[in-house]
Amino acid sequence: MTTAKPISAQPKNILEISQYLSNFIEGFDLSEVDAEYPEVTVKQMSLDSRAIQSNDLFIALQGEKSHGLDFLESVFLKLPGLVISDRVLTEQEQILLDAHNQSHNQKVRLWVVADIQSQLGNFAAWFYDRPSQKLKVVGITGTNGKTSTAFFTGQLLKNLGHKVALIGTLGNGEIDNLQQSANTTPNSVQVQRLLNAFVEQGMDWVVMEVSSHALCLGRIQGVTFQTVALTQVTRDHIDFHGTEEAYSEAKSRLFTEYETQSSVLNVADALGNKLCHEKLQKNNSETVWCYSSEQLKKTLSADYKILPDLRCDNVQLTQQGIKFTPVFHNKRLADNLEIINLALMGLFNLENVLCAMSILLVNGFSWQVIKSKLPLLQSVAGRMQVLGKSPTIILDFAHTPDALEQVLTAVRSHLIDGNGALKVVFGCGGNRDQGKRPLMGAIAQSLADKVILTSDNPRDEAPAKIIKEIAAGINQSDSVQSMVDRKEAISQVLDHAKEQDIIVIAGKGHEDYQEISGVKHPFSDAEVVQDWLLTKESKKHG
Ligand SMILES: CC(=O)N[C@H]1[C@@H](OP(=O)(O)OP(=O)(O)OC[C@H]2O[C@@H](n3ccc(=O)[nH]c3=O)[C@H](O)[C@@H]2O)O[C@H](CO)[C@@H](O)[C@@H]1O[C@H](C)C(=O)N[C@@H](C)C(=O)N[C@H](CCC(=O)O)C(=O)O
Ligand SMILES: Nc1ncnc2c1ncn2[C@@H]1O[C@H](COP(=O)(O)OP(=O)(O)OP(=O)(O)O)[C@@H](O)[C@H]1O
Ligand SMILES: N[C@H](CCC[C@H](N)C(=O)O)C(=O)O
Repeated sequence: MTTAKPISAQPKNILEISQYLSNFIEGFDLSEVDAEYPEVTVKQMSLDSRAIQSNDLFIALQGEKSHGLDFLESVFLKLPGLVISDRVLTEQEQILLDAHNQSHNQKVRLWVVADIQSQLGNFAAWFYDRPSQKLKVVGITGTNGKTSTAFFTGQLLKNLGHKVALIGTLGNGEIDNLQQSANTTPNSVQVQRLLNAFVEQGMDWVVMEVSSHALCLGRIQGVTFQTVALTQVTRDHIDFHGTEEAYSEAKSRLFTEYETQSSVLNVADALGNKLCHEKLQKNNSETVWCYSSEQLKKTLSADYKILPDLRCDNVQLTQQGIKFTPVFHNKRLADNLEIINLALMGLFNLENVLCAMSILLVNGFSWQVIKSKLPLLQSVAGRMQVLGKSPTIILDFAHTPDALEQVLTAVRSHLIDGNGALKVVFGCGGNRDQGKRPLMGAIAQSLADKVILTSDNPRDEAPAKIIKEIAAGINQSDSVQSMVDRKEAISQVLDHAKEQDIIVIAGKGHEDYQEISGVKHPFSDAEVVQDWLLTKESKKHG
């Protein structure tokens, strides 16, 4: 018997919207809304004037750079069904509204709801008939590993016959057809709108990355989760959160403030371990599943004392990938001497795969069905992506101290003894955590034989200044070179590479731009490498 797919949201009329607001949002006075409610049906909701169409609801909010009301003129031209603003109109804006309403049959209704921002996710969830309750939504947070784990989870579910959508850094949509977006986790209206579209498209599962910004800014308010998962927490985004404690606290909110059936936690991570202890003590109806890629002895040390539901033994890194034996609740299964082969590079990817496996196991998928799909897992674009051999060229999105350390450590173990050198090209993003810069410089120096410092989205900062701040963490200047132009830096290191060398190009991964002073200029590390490989090939034949 097949179960009927849930239906997507019913459009709301203006009367229903005003009733919702007067019941749930402080400061919204129904009596201030004009007495006549024409039968205008509002179709979609958006915070972005560019996404508005006829009869949509435009929510105008204060942002960092502008206010939604700055785009009022273009919004009016699209004949919106309703505009809601978090502030009263200026005199000029009121003149615009009056002029529009005098010259058009379809009047634009504009309501001021000062507190709309604080309840926006709940409002959007109501507007779209709570789409997360019609889907199985998995939320993944952590400093590194969100995208990789989301893809591995999505690939496993898809290969087991499910329809899967992703929301994350690489885009939103069905797993093989992602549409790029500006944020890892979109704003709260966009999240609910996407979830509703996924219901319409007949998706079963949605795997979404939840950034720390999203948790602080309420972008996932109104989402009911099937499972929430934590990869690992290390230093990042101090520019936004202020301190490492505040950053870690933001991440923990996914596990303390949202409704979920189950939590999947990395017990080898300090925050994962703390949350695991807290949740097991509370003993509520939620299922808690712990995993770890660490040795059992370490996991059972004084600090940890939690027996992971899933861990691994016999881990080996080979040129083809990673081998391991899974261990469940400290017991191997009868046929559990088996070795699982992953065609993935880097030990941290084993941790990501354990997290993805845990998400499926906690949702009742059997080990027997999961294991047949593990060898099919593919690496994620720009994450430990091998672009060339002789020299080996690896593209990776490592842009935090921990990620850079993990990647260089993992790659080092692939260097053939005594031959070849490990060279790394990287920079640090402008307008982002300045404190990580010297830390990344020191890590690169200690793990690579040659370090080439360059630009990585300088944004509003001077690239040379960022490079200087990274170099402050390096005390041996002879193994370090600086080159502001990223293309030149990559080409130079490749030109001088020997066949046995491994070149790691870190920080930008899949990105196809270089962001300078608010403009995203087309740029791709992968393209620079492909061009270099083509030139090398044609020289060989020419
Ligand atoms: C600091 C921050 O989070 N900024 C987000 C914010 O931008 P903003 O406040 O500057 O908005 P604004 O440009 O001033 O515009 C104000 C309002 O006018 C609207 N607008 C704007 C232009 C227009 O033509 N029409 C229009 O209606 C905007 O939709 C907005 O509602 O609202 C935008 C629309 O929702 C977001 O895209 C933008 O994220 C920017 C791109 C960003 O870089 N954010 C980073 C810090 C971030 O959130 N990163 C995390 C990932 C972290 C991780 O990897 O772990 C993420 O989840 O992406
Ligand atoms: N489990 C992990 N532990 C440590 N480092 C990791 C882990 N997984 C991935 N990395 C490193 O972090 C980089 C980013 O990985 P990924 O895109 O999966 O993380 P993310 O959390 O989505 O990052 P972002 O939030 O910045 O998009 C990888 O290119 C790799 O260098
Ligand atoms: N989601 C991260 C990605 C950083 C990627 C790196 N290339 C940079 O620009 O710093 C951020 O926006 O901080």
